[in-house]
This record gives sequence, structure tokens and C-alpha cells, in this order.
Amino acid sequence: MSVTTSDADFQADPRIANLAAFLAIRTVSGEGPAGSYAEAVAFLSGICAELGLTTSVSEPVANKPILIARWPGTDPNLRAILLNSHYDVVPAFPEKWTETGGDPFRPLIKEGRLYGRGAQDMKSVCIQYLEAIRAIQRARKSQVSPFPRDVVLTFVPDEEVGGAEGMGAFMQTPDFRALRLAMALDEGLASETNSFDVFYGERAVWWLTVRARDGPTGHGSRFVNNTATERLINFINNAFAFRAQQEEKFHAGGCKHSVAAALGDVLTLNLTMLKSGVPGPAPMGGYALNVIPMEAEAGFDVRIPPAIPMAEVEALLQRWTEMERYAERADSPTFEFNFHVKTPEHYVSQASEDNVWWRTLRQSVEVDHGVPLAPAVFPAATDGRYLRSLGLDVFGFSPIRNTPVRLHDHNEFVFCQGFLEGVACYEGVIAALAPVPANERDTHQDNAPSTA
Ligand SMILES: CSCC[C@H](NC(C)=O)C(=O)O
Ligand SMILES: [Zn+2]
Ligand SMILES: [Zn+2]
Repeated sequence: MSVTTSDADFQADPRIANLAAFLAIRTVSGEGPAGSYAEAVAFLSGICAELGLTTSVSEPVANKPILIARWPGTDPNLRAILLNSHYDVVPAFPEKWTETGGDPFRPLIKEGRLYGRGAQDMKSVCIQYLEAIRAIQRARKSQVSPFPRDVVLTFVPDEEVGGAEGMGAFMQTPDFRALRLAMALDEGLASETNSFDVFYGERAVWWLTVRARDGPTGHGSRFVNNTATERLINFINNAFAFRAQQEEKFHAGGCKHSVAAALGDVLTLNLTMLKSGVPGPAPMGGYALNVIPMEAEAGFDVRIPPAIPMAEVEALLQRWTEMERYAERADSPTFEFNFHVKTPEHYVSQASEDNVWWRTLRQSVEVDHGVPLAPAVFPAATDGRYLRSLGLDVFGFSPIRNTPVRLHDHNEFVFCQGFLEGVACYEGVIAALAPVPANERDTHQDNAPSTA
């Protein structure tokens, strides 16, 4: 992307100024008391008021406000288009933010880039939605929507910590049901290529601990076999062998997508916790190092692509506990699985031409805006899974391209020019989706609460 505008020009652009001001609000999820959540909602409400949008706040969990804004359309019988975004961000390590002088919450424009925590994930999208509506209103010299469908915006907290007290709680409320949604746009990822990545589904998340318990013990000077640690290590090695196959598949997959998007096609499994040992005296490192522990535990983050059935992974977990040479022994440790997060099923929206929402989005972005779309499975979990679990078509789309993926990373930034391109892109997308006539895909969805 050639940058011809100076940093001073970008600084003077009120759309970029709005993003910079929003980036300065410290909305780190989990950093209570949630004063900054309220500040973010007040800030966004101010912009909504400028645009004449009706707003309300839903607070199913105290101090975790969801801002709802509505741009009413001309036909109240039609279901609404939802533009969802989260306003919380992940923590940052100030000393690593070399581009902003050590403060991730002091946004800075430098060489056409706007730095700040949340620049990609996903405060840029929050502001792009609003600025796109402003642009449509300006072009028409009216704040009254010309489109049949309502456009609803939801700005939610806590996505970064799993969304249970954000979108997860909100979708159970009458406030959510009152939205009467037809489909939704939600977050995507920055793309390192010239295309925009668009996500029609997500990998399922399994966070589990595996415990081998009641194994043989004894003196650390002897050959004690079939122990909890040995069996757990074997389990881990089996898991890692499968992981290696998946990694090979990932590398063989070519470069159709950015790395992050290509992850959506394979299963990843990482060992994120490991513990064992018998407590002992401090001089021995706090462990009785000459006693064989009867128990060992490992924790894993597993992400399962829609192409791999969950039952297959369940069967693998069982198989990895088996170790042929100890099959007949009575002293084998018992394996216990504890799932701390377990996405129950894959929710996938149809990214094909016979889905009117996909067709309309694709035409708007590819044909009208001239940017290719690369459909993919989101590698991690977003609030999109809650919405998809209701049967809604959801497309994860952050119109940021030719940009290194810096979400959750130091010196997160967007190109100012790219941010403005995204505003123009959403102008077209909103103008394309909001007039879609009643169709078979928006009459059967009742947006009822779900237990997902
Ligand atoms: C179980 S919810 C976890 C949510 C988190 N989302 C992101 C986008 O990092 C993740 O995928 O780890
Ligand atoms: Zn995000
Ligand atoms: Zn995130």
C-alpha cells in the first residue's frame, strides 16, 4: 500500500482521531474495577449520539456493560444486520512498546502507522463501523437510513477472557432477543496479503488437564516402571507425534492464507501445564527427589478444526493413554481427564453463493470494493461462536490487509491508510447487507438463548 498522506494529515483526520482517543482508554479485560469499561461505553455512546443512533446499555453482569446502538431502517418487519465488536483488549508489556515510548495506551502515529493496544484487535473495527455509518449519512446529507433493515451495533466487553460475562451472558437476555437479528459481522484478523481474510467458522477449543494417578511408588534408586510420570510422558509423546503430523500438514498447506488463517485448517495441541513430584525439604528443591511420585498432571490447549470430528479426538485421547508393554499390569495408574473448556460442537456458517449473506458480502467486497476475500476458519475462539450457536450466519471480518499480524503482540498497529480503506469497505458492505429482502435464511432463526 503506498502511503502518500503525511502523519500530520492523518493526525488531523477526525476518524483517526476517534480511533486514537479510543485506543487511549485502558479497557484491559479483567482489570477491575471496570471503570474503563464504563469510559469506553461513554466514549462510543458519544459517537453514536453524533450519528443519531438510538442507544441502550444492557448489563447482564455488573460492571460489564454492553452498548447497543440501532440505526433504524424503513421496514420494521425485517430482521436486523448486526455489526458486533468487543471493546476490551488484552494486557500489554509497557517496556516492550518501543514505538510508543513505553505506553501501549498512549497512541502514536508514526510513518503512517497508528500504534496502540487494540489497534487491530479490535478497536479499529469498532470505530470503522461507526465512521462507515457517518460516511453513508454524509453522502446522503441525512441521518435517516434509506435501507429497509435496521443496522444494530453491539460493543461488548470480556471477549478476550472467553466472553462468558460478555456476549455469553448477553445472548441469554431479553435485550438480546429484542435485537431480532438476521446475520452478523464480527471480528476477523489482519491479513498479511493483499486479500481480506474472512472467517466462516472457528476451531473448537478444548482446555483440558490429564492426570495419571495411583501409580506405583518406591525408592528413587531402583527401576520402578509403569509409574504415573512414565505413563504421562508417554501420553505426551503420543500427543506430540500427532501434533507433528498436523504441523507437517500445516506447512504443506501452501500460502493461500496468512499464517494465522492457515492454522484454521489443522489441529493444534500445546502442552501448557506440567506438574508432578512429592513435596519435600527446601534443600532438595522443595521435593523429595528420591521418592517416585504416584501422580502426574499435564494441561493442554487443543484447537480442533471443523474438518476433524470431535469424536475422533476423544478416541485419540483414549488411545494415547495406552502403552502396550504395560497392558496387562494391575498396578497401572488411572488416567483422568478434566475439561475446563470444551466447545461442544463446531458452528459453521455457509460461505457459498447460495447463502445470500455470503453472496452479498462477497460481491460488495470483491466486486464493488475490488479486494479479494480469502474464506478461512478462525484459529482461536471469538464471540462469533455464541452467535453461530443460535443458528445465525456470522462472518468474522476485520478489513485490515497488507499488515503484519500484531494482535496480542507488542507495538500493535494499523496503517492509517488501511484503516480508512476499511471504513470505505464497510460503507459498501452496510449499504449492501441492509437492503437484502426477506429471505429463507432470516425467517427461521428465532435468536433464542442457547446453553452453548
Ligand atoms: C475459551 S475462550 C478463549 C478465547 C481466546 N480468544 C482469542 C481471540 O484469543 C482464545 O481463543 O484463546
Ligand atoms: Zn478480538
Ligand atoms: Zn484478542
